[in-house]
Amino acid sequence: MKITVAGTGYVGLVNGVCLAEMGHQVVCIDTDETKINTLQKGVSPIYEPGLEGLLKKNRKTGILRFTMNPQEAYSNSDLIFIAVGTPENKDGSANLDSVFSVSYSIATHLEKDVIICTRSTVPVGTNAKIEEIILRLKPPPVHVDVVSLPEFLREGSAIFDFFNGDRVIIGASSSEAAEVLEELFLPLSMPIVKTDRNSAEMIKYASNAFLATKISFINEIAALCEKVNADIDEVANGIRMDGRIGAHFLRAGIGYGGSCFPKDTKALLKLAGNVEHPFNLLKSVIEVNNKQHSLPVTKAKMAAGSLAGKKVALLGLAYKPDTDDIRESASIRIIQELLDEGAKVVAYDPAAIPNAKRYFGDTIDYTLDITEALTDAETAIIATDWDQIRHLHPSVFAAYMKEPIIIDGRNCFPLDKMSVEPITYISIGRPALIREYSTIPSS
Ligand SMILES: NC(=O)c1ccc[n+]([C@@H]2O[C@H](COP(=O)([O-])OP(=O)(O)OC[C@H]3O[C@@H](n4cnc5c(N)ncnc54)[C@H](O)[C@@H]3O)[C@@H](O)[C@H]2O)c1
Ligand SMILES: O=c1ccn([C@@H]2O[C@H](COP(=O)(O)OP(=O)(O)O[C@H]3O[C@H](CO)[C@@H](O)[C@H](O)[C@H]3O)[C@@H](O)[C@H]2O)c(=O)[nH]1
Repeated sequence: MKITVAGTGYVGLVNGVCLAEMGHQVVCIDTDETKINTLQKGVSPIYEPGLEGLLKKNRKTGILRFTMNPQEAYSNSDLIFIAVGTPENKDGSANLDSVFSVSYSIATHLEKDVIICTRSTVPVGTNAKIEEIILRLKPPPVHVDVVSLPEFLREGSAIFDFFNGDRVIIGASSSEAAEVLEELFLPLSMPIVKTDRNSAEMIKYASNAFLATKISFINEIAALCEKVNADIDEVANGIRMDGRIGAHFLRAGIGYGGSCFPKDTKALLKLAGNVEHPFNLLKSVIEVNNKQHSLPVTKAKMAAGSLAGKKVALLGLAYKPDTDDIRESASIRIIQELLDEGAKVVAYDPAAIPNAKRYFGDTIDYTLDITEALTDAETAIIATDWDQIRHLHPSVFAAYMKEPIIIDGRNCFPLDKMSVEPITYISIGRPALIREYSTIPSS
């Protein structure tokens, strides 16, 4: 099939590359000239494992192309995937400007019948609005179907998720359009659910909100564990064995970040407010997560006293491992709070430094070498569970730091291994290992 993907961000680029890998003729369009120039050279503008290899391979054969020209992209396709951003408005609602602007552009360039699939995460009713715009502006003989096709990939494992997802949700008002998409995804052998458009749109928000709820729930249990001297790792292990609860999303830590959970939970809350439903549970999930982002600096101050003038090593900038994405990363709040305390911050991250530099400029230092970050630091804060951090030998902290205080926001190390080291080690929801240092005033 001839497929156009509008938007070459984390979702659009992964979809474009993977659809080409499946053998479809794909053209990806974006309004960002720098991105398109980079992609036309076979270089991925984002860090995503496996992406650049598939991009290079499929671009070389000509099956995958990149353009800024809407005529080239929209006039002659069988399917158009909308994968533009839906960021957060100031009031928490989803900003649909890009979705609507791409819809206008599609409508005014159509020359043949087409199915338009919305991959972007959009509030219930948005696909109906897209359809309204397109039907109003399209040339009369052209037939258009608009389908909700929510995307469930995770950054860091996006290629794997595209080919091995848990399900494909097809929200269509036409059974013919649904069948075309069912056929498209058939080779991937995933369960396919055909439903109405509103339900498909809600499935996406409900999935993200449910996962966010699990995280905030386990983080609240972790806070209780700290107060009653229990260990959240033991507790999570015990509860995840109950198949009704499920094994995943029970890792306590400094909260969820990224370009999805924070904005999608707020957009769902806003949607609930619009229909006068007070979604108090979701409101609490968001509040708990906000509190989690501030835990590392609160804990660091409790252990170290003042942080003013002290070197703090921040290990991890990305909101999760295997991505360069720092959108809504807990590390953003941590850095802001550390700077407010007058600390000197040296941040390590294997992929996200370029994005962090755009955000923080030279207000902090950056390094690709963990030991350089740790050298002579008084405090280390672990914000991302990159393998490079999790696989550090526990002795590395005492070897490089001054009177080490480690605040582990992702519970990367087993307590028994850290307890034999000459360090203070404070994690989330587990007993703190405190070592008395002569220079730190007791509070
Ligand atoms: N990032 C994820 O892991 C993920 C997963 C599932 C769903 N989603 C959803 O998918 C959507 C896209 O997310 P993302 O992270 O890929 O966003 P992104 O910000 O990385 O990329 C969006 C791209 O769209 C381009 N764009 C904007 N207006 C355009 C237009 N009129 N025509 C063509 N291109 C245009 C931008 O230049 C940008 O490159 C969002 O709705 C998001 O909630 C994201
Ligand atoms: O037990 C857990 C699991 C995750 N997280 C945090 O939650 C955030 C999100 O993690 P994850 O879901 O793995 O990453 P995303 O790439 O943001 O993917 C989510 O958001 C996407 C965008 O909507 C969806 O497509 C995916 O299905 C959904 O998992 C990260 O900050 C993680 O550190 C925890 O704190 N504890």
